Amino acid sequence: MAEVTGKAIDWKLLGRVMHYVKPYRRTFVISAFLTVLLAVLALIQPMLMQRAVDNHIVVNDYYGLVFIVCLMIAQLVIQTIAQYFQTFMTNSLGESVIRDLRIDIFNHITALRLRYFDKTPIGVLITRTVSDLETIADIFSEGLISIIGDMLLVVAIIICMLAEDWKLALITLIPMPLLFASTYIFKEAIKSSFQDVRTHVAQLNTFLAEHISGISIIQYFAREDQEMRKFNNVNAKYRDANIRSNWYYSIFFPVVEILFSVCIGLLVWYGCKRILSDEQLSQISANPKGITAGTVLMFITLLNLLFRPIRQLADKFNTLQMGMVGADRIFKVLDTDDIAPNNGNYTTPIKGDIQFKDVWFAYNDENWVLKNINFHIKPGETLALVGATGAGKSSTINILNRFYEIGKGEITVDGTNIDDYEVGYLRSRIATVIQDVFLFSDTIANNISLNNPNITREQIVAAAKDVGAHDFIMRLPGGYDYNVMERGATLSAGQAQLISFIRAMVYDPAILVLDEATSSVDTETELLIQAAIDKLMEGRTAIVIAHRLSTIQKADRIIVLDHGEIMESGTHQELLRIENGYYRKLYDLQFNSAGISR
Ligand SMILES: Nc1ncnc2c1ncn2[C@@H]1O[C@H](COP(=O)(O)OP(=O)(O)OP(=O)(O)O)[C@@H](O)[C@H]1O
Repeated sequence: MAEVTGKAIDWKLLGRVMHYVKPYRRTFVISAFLTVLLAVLALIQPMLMQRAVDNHIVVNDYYGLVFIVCLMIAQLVIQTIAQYFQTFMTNSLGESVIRDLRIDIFNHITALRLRYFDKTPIGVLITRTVSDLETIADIFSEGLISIIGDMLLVVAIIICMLAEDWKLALITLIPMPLLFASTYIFKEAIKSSFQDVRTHVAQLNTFLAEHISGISIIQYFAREDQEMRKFNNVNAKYRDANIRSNWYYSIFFPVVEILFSVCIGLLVWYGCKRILSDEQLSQISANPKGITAGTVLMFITLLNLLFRPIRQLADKFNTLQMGMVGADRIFKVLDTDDIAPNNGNYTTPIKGDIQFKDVWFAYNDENWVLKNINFHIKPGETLALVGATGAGKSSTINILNRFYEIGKGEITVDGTNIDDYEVGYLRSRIATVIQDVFLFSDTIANNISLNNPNITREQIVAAAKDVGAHDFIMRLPGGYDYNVMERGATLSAGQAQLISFIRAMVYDPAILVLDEATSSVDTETELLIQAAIDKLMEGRTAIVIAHRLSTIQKADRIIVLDHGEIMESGTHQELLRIENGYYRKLYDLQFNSAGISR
């Protein structure tokens, strides 16, 4: 997790963020200009006030006063318009930058290898792409540009005060070092509490993402109360982190108010004292220059103007710093180079000859999950993988798809090492149907084509007819335009399976990889699924993680895996003949008890 660095601004990181500003250079420059303009405009009001009092009110010059009031109104109008454009532009700049960053991060996440997701909770990635990105938008809307504007304003006010009357300015500003010190202490204190808040947001997101995805498990096992208690705990930590940061605010703001009052007190005391003594002096020496009521009024307005940004400066620095933390986290994801290497460029038509030569594979280090795997399937043949849970069946299909790299050996398709194929092309020729069908909250048609514009509605319907699912789809309200809602919750498991078969069919792959579902469905759907599987496998090389006896019996070859090793290999009849063989035992356990004849 990214740490808040000691530095107020990490320039290198800021440079990377600014890289995203490049396309919006004009907006940035105009925003910066408007910020400076606003600082200058803010100074005009107190000056006009001074002129109004000293030059017109005191001498009863009504028309002069009206003129100043008109100037004040004009200044206010210009300031309001400038403020509108500045707010609008800085916000839209921030939003445009994070939109681009979000595109980059989504693009990058979708290219990452599956093993990255094995280690990274989904909630963390959601936090990166949503709330961490928002903090970057704040760099522009509330951070960088407005800090520059505020600082400019503070410096300009102090210069203005000193130029008007340096003695009055110095006395009025006596509490300033104290103010800067307390601002610094506040900024430091709130920095760590902000980081806590971000950490707990990520935890809350992770918890919610997992629990909403797994809601059915919670309800099946009636774990609502226990999970609620866990949620309360995560929620309370988030609340505590927020309360801690609010607590610092509740101390800081009264301190600033006290210091402001002290400044005003000093100003009134010393200013009025000087007005009186300057009046006496001017009576003696006819000295026209001295402190006037207008000067004191101007100083009061300037002090108000000075304290407003200072009150917010610590906050804005933190906003900037949190934006930096967000940027750091996001760039860490963007810098993750756990992307499947795509060195190969072969896109030659694939017939479907698959060979595993002495293949060894481990997810981590040398904890071999597959050991010395050898097999050869000719185009059009079907290989059934059987074995106990954890034997390595899914891993075999994962490495064929190049989701993970093998440790030793070689996998070839049509005699060419799979690494030499362009990875997207290779995967487009291998249709993989997994047990847990994932459906997006979209129409049936889009779930089948996966929004591939090259797949026409006619092709979708033809594929659906092929696998025998057309009738059931047509019975749904809206047919192919029926919205399946999130994760296909509105379809039965069998129907979702059929959709996934059409998805595979429509891509017309050379190789079919199928993890047969174990969930039982009604007899009618079961028959539909069996027919669909037969249709899918027709004329294609197929590797099936087989659970159905019918599929196993039809396979040209069965490989029995155990603890990542091939224990037996042959046809159904050949394997059954091996006395005390693994397959024989598996068969007796899984199928024969149901009284099915060999
Ligand atoms: N992403 C992963 N990271 C680390 N280890 C994994 C991962 N996926 C699977 N494994 C491990 O690899 C081994 C083989 O798992 P695999 O999923 O290939 O088995 P399987 O035969 O398909 O089992 P099942 O029939 O239960 O799906 C298991 O010991 C499992 O714990």
